[in-house]
Amino acid sequence: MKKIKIKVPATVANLVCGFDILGMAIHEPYDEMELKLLDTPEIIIKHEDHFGLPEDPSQNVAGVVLQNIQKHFQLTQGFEVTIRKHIKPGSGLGSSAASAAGAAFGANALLGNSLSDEEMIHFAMFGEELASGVRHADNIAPCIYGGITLVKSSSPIDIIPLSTPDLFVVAVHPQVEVKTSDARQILKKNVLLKDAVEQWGNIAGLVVGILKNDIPLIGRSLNDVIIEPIRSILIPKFDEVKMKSLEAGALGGGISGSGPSIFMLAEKKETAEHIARLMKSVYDEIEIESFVYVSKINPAGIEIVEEQ
Ligand SMILES: Nc1ncnc2c1ncn2[C@@H]1O[C@H](COP(=O)(O)OP(=O)(O)OP(=O)(O)O)[C@@H](O)[C@H]1O
Ligand SMILES: N[C@@H](CCO)C(=O)O
Repeated sequence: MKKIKIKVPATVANLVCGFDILGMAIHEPYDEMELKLLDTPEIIIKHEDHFGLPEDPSQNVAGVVLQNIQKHFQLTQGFEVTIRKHIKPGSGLGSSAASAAGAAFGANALLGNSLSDEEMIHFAMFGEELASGVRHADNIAPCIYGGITLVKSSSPIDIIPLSTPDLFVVAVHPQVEVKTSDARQILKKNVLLKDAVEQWGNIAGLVVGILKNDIPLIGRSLNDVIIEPIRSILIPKFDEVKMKSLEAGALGGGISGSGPSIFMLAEKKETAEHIARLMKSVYDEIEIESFVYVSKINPAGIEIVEEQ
């Protein structure tokens, strides 16, 4: 095979209480990527979108992933990657992870599928390191595995795929940029033991709720006493969006990844669509443009569209 076209989904990292360890893939939005194997060793990055992302491979997350694969396997071949990005960079919807995971997945397919899922995650994390300064796998893992994943450990890589509850996901992306690197820098380095105990209870409750498909347990576990109180100040109208969504019947939700997107889970489509309208109206009132996605959890992750 010389060429592959893939659809790479957006992801919601943290799932409120599981900072750096929980994440889920969603159906909308998604990036389109095409990777070609070259006979010569260059790595060429092309963007068919308007985000102005770097095309220098060492500055693009897809590029650094491919450089690391090339170096590790001492390849004489190179790659050409064309990215049509729909997941806005800095949105908190896993834009950098999509390019990183897509590059690892595409290269693996072009090289005969010799990498394990863990190896793809290993290489994709070089992209996250470029974007945020940290090798975290909570966006990459659900992109590659699909559904909801638990990063039991990122060194050594130990990923536990959980199940996929039949829930709607509503995400609003207000057009303010929050870089993951900045949103990490403001976090406290130490936490109080009483807060850690509460957070452990929420994470355990959420994982059990997902595995047992216990929807009320999922809802009452979606609480974050450590990260959200600090990061939410970076997101205009966060408290109002959350309060109105919960009043409208959301199971729960919070900051998507490092923000500024906010996500909510809902059992019914009508509830999800109502929450979407409420979210948009909050930002319309203060004249901040926003995009709203009503989606579902994506059990498949990256999808192959065409291979030659
Ligand atoms: N191919 C790429 N796709 C997206 N971002 C890229 C890419 N290459 C380099 N970047 C850089 O990565 C940064 C965006 O990553 P960041 O992690 O901040 O946002 P995000 O992926 O939307 O957020 P989150 O990880 O919270 O979901 C920007 O500085 C952008 O220039
Ligand atoms: N877990 C990461 C996800 C964002 O990429 C964070 O919250 O910083």
